[in-house]
Amino acid sequence: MTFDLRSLGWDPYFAGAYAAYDRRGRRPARVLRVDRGVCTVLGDSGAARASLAGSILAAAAADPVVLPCAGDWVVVHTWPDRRLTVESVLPRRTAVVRASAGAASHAQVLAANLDVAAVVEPLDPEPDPGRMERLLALAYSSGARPIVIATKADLVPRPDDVVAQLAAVAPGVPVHAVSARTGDGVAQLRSYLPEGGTLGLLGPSGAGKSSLVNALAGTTVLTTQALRADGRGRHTTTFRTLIPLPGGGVVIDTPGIRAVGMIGGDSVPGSGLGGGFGLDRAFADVAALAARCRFGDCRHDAEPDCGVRAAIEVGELAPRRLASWRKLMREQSAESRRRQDRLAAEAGASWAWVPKQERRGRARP
Ligand SMILES: Nc1nc2c(ncn2[C@@H]2O[C@H](COP(=O)(O)OP(=O)(O)OP(=O)(O)O)[C@@H](O)[C@H]2O)c(=O)[nH]1
Ligand SMILES: [Zn+2]
Repeated sequence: MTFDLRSLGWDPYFAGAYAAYDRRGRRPARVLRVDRGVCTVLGDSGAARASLAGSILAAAAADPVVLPCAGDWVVVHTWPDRRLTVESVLPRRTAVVRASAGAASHAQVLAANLDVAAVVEPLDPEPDPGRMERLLALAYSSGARPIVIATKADLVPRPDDVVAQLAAVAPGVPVHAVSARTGDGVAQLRSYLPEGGTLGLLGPSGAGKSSLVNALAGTTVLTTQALRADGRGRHTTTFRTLIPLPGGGVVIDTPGIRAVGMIGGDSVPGSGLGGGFGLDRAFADVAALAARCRFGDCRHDAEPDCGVRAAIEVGELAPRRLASWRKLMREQSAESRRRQDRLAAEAGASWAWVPKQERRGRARP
């Protein structure tokens, strides 16, 4: 089977980046999934498995963000014995990056090169606004266009009412109610999947992401599993997976996101996108009200003439919006501090390798 790379999202942006790597034995391909360091990639001659080149592994030791993930465009090297290695990851246009768990404060890429980042929230059991706000900030900071997909619409009597409530925690973001079971609303999502377009699904485990992918594909490409009554053993989609759809466009299903740490700094290096950018966009209502505050750096706490608190008093803004914004801001600043500490510690550690005589006269980084 041969694939037209353009139907997978290949375009002049990636072709331009690839030109620097274009040599004998090299081909571009898109990463479908990554399994314990082995990538399944799809190129113009079909799908294949490729291991990671030593240069990528070495770079990943310092910063795991450089590891390929689903959606990445990579340079694949075919060796004379026909083995394949992923040699380079082409610059990402967008990336969903979360702070990984643990004290080291490294970031982790969940999916790359999305055009649309969908926050997937089930209508049943009740949607969780706090989770949606967090995922929306993540979606915005990826650089992709955010939307909300409210799943399992068949399980609630008046999905439109709930959608209206969800719209309040997602200002300016389209909210679509869908049912994978009945197919309602699925056709409308196709407008986000033009030829070569990439739609990523971000949501908790059990939100119905795999079912939605199957509904979009019109066939069963992912296995879904009924939730166990005790709520355990529900992690079915273990690896982030990119699925090319028959009608053009690709979907990336990420595994159920249990904890998404906010990151500070840039999520797509050099892009200016990042945690702060995402929070400002996801809380555009708070940001707009903040323009009325007397102080530019108002924390909407005890400052006089605070536009945000005034809006809450007259019922213009729900108090929980300010509380959510505060919580995510705090988390993001804490992460930024941890990251700064880590970078400082790493700079100190690498300094130790520089011979003494060379250190003299060199400014510390
Ligand atoms: N009634 C109804 N049930 C649905 C719908 N979509 C999914 N489900 C059910 O919800 C459960 C979870 O669906 P999945 O598609 O596996 O959820 P997921 O988000 O992929 O979950 P992970 O793979 O754990 O990330 C399954 O029992 C599905 O049958 C829907 O539209 N209506
Ligand atoms: Zn204020």
